[in-house]
Amino acid sequence: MPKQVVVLGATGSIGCSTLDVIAQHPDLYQVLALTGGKRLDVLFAQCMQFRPRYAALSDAADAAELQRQLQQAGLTTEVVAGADALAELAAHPDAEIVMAAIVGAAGLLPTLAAVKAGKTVLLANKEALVMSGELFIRAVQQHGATLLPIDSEHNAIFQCLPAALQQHCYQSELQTAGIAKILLTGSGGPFRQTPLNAFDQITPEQAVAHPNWNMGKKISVDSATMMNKGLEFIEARWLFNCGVSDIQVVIHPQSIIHSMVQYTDGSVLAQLGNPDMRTPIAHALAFPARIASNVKPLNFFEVPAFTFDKPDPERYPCLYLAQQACAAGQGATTALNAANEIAVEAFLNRQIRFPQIAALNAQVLDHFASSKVADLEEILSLDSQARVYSLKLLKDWS
Ligand SMILES: NC(=O)C1=CN([C@@H]2O[C@H](COP(=O)(O)OP(=O)(O)OC[C@H]3O[C@@H](n4cnc5c(N)ncnc54)[C@H](OP(=O)(O)O)[C@@H]3O)[C@@H](O)[C@H]2O)C=CC1
Ligand SMILES: CC(=O)[C@@H](O)[C@H](O)COP(=O)(O)O
Ligand SMILES: [Mn+2]
Repeated sequence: MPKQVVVLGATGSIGCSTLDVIAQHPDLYQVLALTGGKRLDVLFAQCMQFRPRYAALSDAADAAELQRQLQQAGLTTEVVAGADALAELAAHPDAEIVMAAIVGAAGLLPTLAAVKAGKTVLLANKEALVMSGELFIRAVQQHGATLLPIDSEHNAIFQCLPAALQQHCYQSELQTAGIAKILLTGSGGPFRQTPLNAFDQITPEQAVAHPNWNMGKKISVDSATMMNKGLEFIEARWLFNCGVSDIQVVIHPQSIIHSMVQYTDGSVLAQLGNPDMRTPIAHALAFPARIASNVKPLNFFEVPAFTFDKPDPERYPCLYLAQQACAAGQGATTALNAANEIAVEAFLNRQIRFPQIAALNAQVLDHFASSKVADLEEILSLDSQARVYSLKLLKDWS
């Protein structure tokens, strides 16, 4: 029997790559539900191809329109709307695998719902862990969910862990498995060699043009500031149960090595491949088996020479803010994530300049660095407060 899959964020970059892999294996996977935010036309086309039992959009009027179009096309798909509907689909009794690929804080509640229903959760939505890491991992343990990383670096690290540790990496001691360090690679983004005095003139179009990966706008801007690596640093801290001194960020502009694990005997294990998210998606969908992904095989006679570098704090202040927040605790990472979402949106809307993303993040982190959060309610409340504070700062700046 094919496994029943719910794809949260189906209309986005990860969602589309997931459906591409699923389409290659109709004998193994069947789509139970597809969810989008605003892109009705994309979701309509996906429903026509995969014929899910359920579909969801953010807005009720959009959902009604999609329902009308699907009925007219002869489909019986039930279309629902809103955040609660997403959580219900994520926890649907027939769902076996949930791909969590909504961008940003909006992904937290549906992803947590899948965890609490004990599903196999394929986690792309890194912001969920940044906002709630401790609580999220506790819920995975309490509800017997299976958590598999989709983020290319974390999937690479996972693949480089001993098989025994892969079963419960978020609660094991890395040191007892002979692991000395996690080497988290990052491309350095499109502005790795741009003169610092030209940063004020960077446009949204330039910032979303990642040198190696084709991704959604928010994560592309995060890659340009290296906040993406900062968020991934926090993500790794929770997924692999390690401290800030156990993770080292290494700039690798070619994005062929997706991350590495350094062992105490001197060995370094790496996972390599062409930069295409269908590889980690196929890995996690089929784990522990392997399935084809249609990704172009790596040809070592054609790959560019590998290079490595240390990140420069002046060029990438956001990376260091995230590391600082990670050391400070859950309140700090929740607030930083909220500030960054507001800052990136303001930059994409041309309200602020590129260096002001880091400036806003720094001010908000400074304000909320010692905030404590004990439960989900407090996390959501702090997220809201940090957004209000960020918007106030933006208003003061304009
Ligand atoms: N793209 C990549 O290669 C990688 C992405 N990730 C992570 O995966 C996640 C998704 O990234 P990516 O696919 O690039 O992002 P996209 O912007 O391409 O897609 C985001 C998805 O989330 C949906 N969405 C946005 N806001 C809401 C909301 N409020 N309620 C419900 N759905 C919403 C969008 O719907 P719609 O478009 O219809 O509005 C879309 O389906 C992010 O957390 C990112 O960090 C991690 C590693 C690699
Ligand atoms: C594909 C993926 O996992 C992204 O998170 C990617 O890593 C972004 O590239 P950077 O390394 O430039 O942040
Ligand atoms: Mn990544």
